[in-house]
Amino acid sequence: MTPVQHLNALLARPEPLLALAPMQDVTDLPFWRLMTAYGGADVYYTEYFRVHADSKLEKGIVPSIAENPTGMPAVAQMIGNDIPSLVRTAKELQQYPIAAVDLNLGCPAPVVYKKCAGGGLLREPERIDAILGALRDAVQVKFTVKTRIGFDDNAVFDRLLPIFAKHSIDLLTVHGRTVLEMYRSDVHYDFIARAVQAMSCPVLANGNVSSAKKAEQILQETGARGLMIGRGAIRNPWMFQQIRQHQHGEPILLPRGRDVLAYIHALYDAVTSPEVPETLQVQKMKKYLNFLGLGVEPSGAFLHAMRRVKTKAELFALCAEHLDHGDEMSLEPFELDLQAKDVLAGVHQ
Ligand SMILES: Cc1cc2nc3c(=O)[nH]c(=O)nc-3n(C[C@H](O)[C@H](O)[C@H](O)COP(=O)(O)O)c2cc1C
Repeated sequence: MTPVQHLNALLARPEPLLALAPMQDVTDLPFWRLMTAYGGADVYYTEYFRVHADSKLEKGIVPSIAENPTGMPAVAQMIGNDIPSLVRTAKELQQYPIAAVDLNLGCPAPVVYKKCAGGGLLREPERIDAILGALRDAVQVKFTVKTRIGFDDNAVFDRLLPIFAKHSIDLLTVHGRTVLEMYRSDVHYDFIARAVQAMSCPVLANGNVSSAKKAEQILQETGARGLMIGRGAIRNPWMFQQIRQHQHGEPILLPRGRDVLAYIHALYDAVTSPEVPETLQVQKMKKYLNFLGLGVEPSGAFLHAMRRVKTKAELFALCAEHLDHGDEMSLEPFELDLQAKDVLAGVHQ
């Protein structure tokens, strides 16, 4: 079975399709492998490949599509606006066993959108029209788009949907926020529902899928064919499995504090390498723990202390202090008092 056939088979089932979101510097091959061990997504999106006139496929991301260890279809995401370069890159990506090439129309990092790529393109629907037309011709595997609902104003969404439909994209993921809403506003699920109505292709709902219960609510509210999950999967790698259990009416697996502690150890082993200095290994773990910490305890004490640890020993002593217990983990993240620019809000370069 080819990756495209595999994705088609997954879409032919009655169950919602569960995708692991692309997250730069997070969802690399070792992270994919770890997610798979915890039950795993149905489909895995790469971090974005940056595309411009001189770009080459980024060496750090290629292993995800060359060696995809998940046993499930991989989707390779691109970000850029230069049509010849996007076409060239789409062809290069299709040398690998991927199910789809995806175009990013949502990245809110100013360094990206100021160059009119990612979310910046949502200010120029005509340019999106031209890009999609060229890519549709160049992509023989599935061609998919991941979009937000506008740049500063969601009124543009009604202009975007006919453009997506015109180019017969094979799947659309909608993160139900504008670019300027970044990561912390409410998610406009009603806009995702509008996309479901307007598009003949499957639509995945994205944004704040925080638990199996919330997943069910979002599916009902939007009518989406599936869900894309990002930060929630870092915090709770069991979530894909829990959603499947909930959908089947089975009891949900309830991890305990010690299971979360074991996950943090497994994450450390997966995403750090012994040849890298320990301070950098700890730095890297903090990136994940910023998200994971939202599920550890409600006062913010774990996050505060975590940001100050320097060594591996300090890090794991802190984790053990909070998690070496048999109580069930909270299924929803705690509401912590965060700054708009806090890294937990998902700010990335
Ligand atoms: C650290 C981080 C990196 C991200 N990198 C990407 C990316 O490379 N491509 C992309 O389309 N979205 C990226 N996103 C956005 C996510 O894919 C997703 O749309 C967003 O986090 C909302 O989903 P969630 O609430 O389930 O996290 C990133 C988000 C975060 C937090």
